[in-house]
Amino acid sequence: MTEKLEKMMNDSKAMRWGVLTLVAFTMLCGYFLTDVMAPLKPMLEAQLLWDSMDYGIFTSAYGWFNVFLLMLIFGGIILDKMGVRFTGMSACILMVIGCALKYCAIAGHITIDGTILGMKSQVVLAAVGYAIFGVGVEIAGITVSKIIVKWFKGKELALAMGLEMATARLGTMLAMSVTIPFAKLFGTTMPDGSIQPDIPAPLLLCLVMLCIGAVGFFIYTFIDRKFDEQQNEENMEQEEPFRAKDIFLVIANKGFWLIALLCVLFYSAVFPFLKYATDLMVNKYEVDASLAGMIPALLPLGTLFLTPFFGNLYDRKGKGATIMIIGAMMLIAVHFLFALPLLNEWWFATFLMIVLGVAFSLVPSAMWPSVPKVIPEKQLGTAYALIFWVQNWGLMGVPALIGWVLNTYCRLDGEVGTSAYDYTLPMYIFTGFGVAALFVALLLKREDKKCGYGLEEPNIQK
Ligand SMILES: NCCCC[C@H](N)C(=O)NCC(=O)O
Repeated sequence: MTEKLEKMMNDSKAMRWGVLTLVAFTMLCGYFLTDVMAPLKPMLEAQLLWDSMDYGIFTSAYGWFNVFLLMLIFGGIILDKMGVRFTGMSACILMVIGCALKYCAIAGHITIDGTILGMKSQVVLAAVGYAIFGVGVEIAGITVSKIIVKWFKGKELALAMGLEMATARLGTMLAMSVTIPFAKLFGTTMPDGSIQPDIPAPLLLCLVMLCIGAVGFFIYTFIDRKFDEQQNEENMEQEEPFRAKDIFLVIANKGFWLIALLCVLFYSAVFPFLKYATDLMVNKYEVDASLAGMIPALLPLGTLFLTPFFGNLYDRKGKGATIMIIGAMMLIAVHFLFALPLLNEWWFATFLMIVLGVAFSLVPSAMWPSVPKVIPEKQLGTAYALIFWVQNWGLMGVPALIGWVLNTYCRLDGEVGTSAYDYTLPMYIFTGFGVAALFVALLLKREDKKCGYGLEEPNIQK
């Protein structure tokens, strides 16, 4: 017994980091598809005759089912009731189905004549695929968070979460940097010698990767079963079963709401921004469309190293609430400088993107590992799901808002099918989200002092 207690599966470094590698790879594949359309925006307008509103609607579809059908909340409850194996595999299957539909719509393998509810049918079909995928990738996200808590609690929790996010962001980086070259590789050479990119090709690549990611998660389910058996054998304290009243306990917690609010405000200024960042580079900084994705790709690149770095710092030194405040301040500065009519040079945009990468490392590295300090473990699935649900309002609403603002107020030439926009107003909107996020981060620090969540304390128990 003593011998066994000393060596649980998660006591083995190789085992717990190996588990992390498997599940983080699944998330990498999910993040790749999430952002793969962003660098293609100018091509969608030129080849498929989409406009910014079409793109905004399509992008907002990510949150449709999560928000309106409460899929994320059901996902969280299913996660707490059925466990990580069933929920994670279901999420992987949803991601694959959603991606397949999106690919078929964009490639023209499935077509419906005319419009649906006044929208181009291709946009609607692709959007429905993206909405199904959105359910899958979000539920996969909460499942993976719970898996990390299961394996790393009392150990390098924030570092592990940071590394998982860093790996996932590698997917975003690939989406930004590889998409256009890949689409060109399979493109058509035009009579004037130029290459017309093949828009569906990167989506097909995502589909293949998602299938591989699902296999990775399938392998994890066997390891997870063994770990559960070992915990049962050891008579380790078992989690109490989930009860419906747990939802009320979570939403009655003020700390939970502050984290959820910070999450929606901060992420509304980052992920939706990324969807338009390539277009911003083309329109404001006059970067060539085929290279413009490289600058936003720097954002996830920076987070690769910095999220685990700040996570490790939080594990060892604490200061979680302060880290979130600094991140929100940097976010405001960057978006404000993007909005101002100064230094319209590619190098300045690159510099701002790198700083945004630092901000985007600081806040997530402290925010996600702070949730288990505010919410008990048995309610964690529900808590993460509720936070993601609140966040999805932003991930859904903000891209549509920005698409509408661009189409209505920012067109420079007044023509549909061309991409000439003034991004000043959208960038002020993103700055506004940053200001609100800072305000909430300050409230969170005050609440932490009052309630003693321990957000400023290290995670590693000595
Ligand atoms: N581009 C993927 C969006 C995933 C959103 C997810 N709800 C989330 O916030 N994950 C944590 C993160 O920082 O990526």
